[in-house]
Amino acid sequence: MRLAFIKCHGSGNDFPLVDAREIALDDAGWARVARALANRDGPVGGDGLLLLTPGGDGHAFGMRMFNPDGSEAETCLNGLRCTARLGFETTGLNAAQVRLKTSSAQAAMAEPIAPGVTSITTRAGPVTTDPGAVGLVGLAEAVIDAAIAGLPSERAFTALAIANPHLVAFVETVDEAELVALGDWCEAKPALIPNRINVSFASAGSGGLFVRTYERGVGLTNSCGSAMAAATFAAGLTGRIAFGREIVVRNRGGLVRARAEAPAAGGMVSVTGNATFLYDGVITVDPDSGAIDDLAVHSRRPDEVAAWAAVAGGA
Ligand SMILES: N[C@@H](CCC[C@H](N)C(=O)O)C(=O)O
Repeated sequence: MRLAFIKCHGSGNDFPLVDAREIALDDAGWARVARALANRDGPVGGDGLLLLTPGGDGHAFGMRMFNPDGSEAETCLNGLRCTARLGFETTGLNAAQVRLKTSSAQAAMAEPIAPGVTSITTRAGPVTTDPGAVGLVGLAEAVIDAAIAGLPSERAFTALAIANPHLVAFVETVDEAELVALGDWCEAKPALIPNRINVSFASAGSGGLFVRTYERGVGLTNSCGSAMAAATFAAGLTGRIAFGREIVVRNRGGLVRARAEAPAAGGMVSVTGNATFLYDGVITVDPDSGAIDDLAVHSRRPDEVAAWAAVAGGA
């Protein structure tokens, strides 16, 4: 099949994005397409594959997200901004309820976070610390700023889901080698976390947070939107940053603004950030084998790239 896509990024978390509303392909086929298109050694590359999907049941449209290993995630909040932008461009809306794999989220066009940067606010949740929802096996109690027996780390973690699962540890300094070792351990589907989990180290400062994430199904990425949302909520739960306060969350790819509501106020998290389109492409994909060929790139968007570079350079 000839597949049209947009190469996009949210905070440096980059993806091929496909308008899949009229494409009939089963889940195994999309998983093969994700592995092929997101392959960093291939002609496109990315931190996963985003699909704009049909809405229904009060949703204007939907989003599905496949990691580069072909697994499907419950959500992807950097990707949601990009998918919502395409949804808005194709429907003429500027705000919508978006159907996700296991939940739904709000998305709305926002004031640009910097000149020339198309920006979107998403509101997702409620966040839960239920160990079952997080996928921690054998734990009855929520893990909030506590060591986890059986995890090869003595750090204090907060375990939460939004709807995808996250472990967040607050650290003085982010040690990437330590993060990668722990992320790799989680990727091996240990009995404690058989569904695997996204792992983040976050440092809190006066202006907000810096978050570095080892993503499930990916590895280290420039940023992870759901991890930034989870870290903001965890900072509220642990008293590091007041619930209800909008903060800046920095990452390797740039920054977003985030605000977590207290559990009693609903437990939702709002994130405002960029939805940058880099170029449009068309590629031939064999969904049975995952073979790809004949990439044609058109409609490069140098103005958007430059506008984001000014933000990321100063982050
Ligand atoms: N990068 C995403 C999260 C993508 C899914 C994640 N790897 C998972 O498997 O849960 C984001 O911006 O939220």
